Amino acid sequence: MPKSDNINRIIDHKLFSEDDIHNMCVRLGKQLTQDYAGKKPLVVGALKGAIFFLTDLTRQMDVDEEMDFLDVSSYGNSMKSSGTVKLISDMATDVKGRDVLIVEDVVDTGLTLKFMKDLIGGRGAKSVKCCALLNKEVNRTVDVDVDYYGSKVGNEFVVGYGLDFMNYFRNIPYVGVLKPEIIKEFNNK
Ligand SMILES: O=P(O)(O)OC[C@H]1O[C@H](OP(=O)(O)OP(=O)(O)O)[C@H](O)[C@@H]1O
Ligand code: HPA
Ligand SMILES: [Mg+2]
Repeated sequence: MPKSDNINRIIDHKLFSEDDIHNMCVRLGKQLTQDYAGKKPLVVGALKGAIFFLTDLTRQMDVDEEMDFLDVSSYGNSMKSSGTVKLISDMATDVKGRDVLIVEDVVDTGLTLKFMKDLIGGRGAKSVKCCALLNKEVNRTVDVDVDYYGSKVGNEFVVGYGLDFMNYFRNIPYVGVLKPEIIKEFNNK
């Protein structure tokens, strides 16, 4: 865990504490346990942002699940979506006939989720749903359902708990907003 004086240098304010996140995982885990009862879902984590949420969420799900990962990227080192989603690395599992649950850290414009839902749906999955920690609905540019989410979030760039800025700060244990001077500092490097 990063030292708190280092986090204080970086984070302007906390949006969701470790307890808030834990409570979201418990609530969502219960709901998913009910909704996937008797099924053997394939949980697909969207690398890299979803790693922490996926590990906490799945441990709250009492279902026989399988796990795989898609590495997709559309932001690179920017705070704005490039508008195109790149498939960096595909998953190995055959999704044909499977109930697939995509796990995401945040759905923002919706482009990444739509890309993954279309890809998996096009390969013949029986169902494709998404559970995201955060739903930045106000910024949506495409029509895509976020079937389950921990919380809505406003139009601000968030970091921590898997969410990055220029690939940094994923290991901050909670979700917060960066100080503007840190953004400037990193952009000038
Ligand atoms: O709804 P959207 O506007 O598409 O944005 C959401 C996506 O963007 C981020 O991923 P990013 O491309 O930064 O890759 P990463 O997960 O490896 O950080 C985030 O983790 C989501 O996957
Ligand atoms: O707010 C965000 N933070 C980090 N990564 C993101 N990708 C889309 N939106 C965000
Ligand atoms: Mg991502």
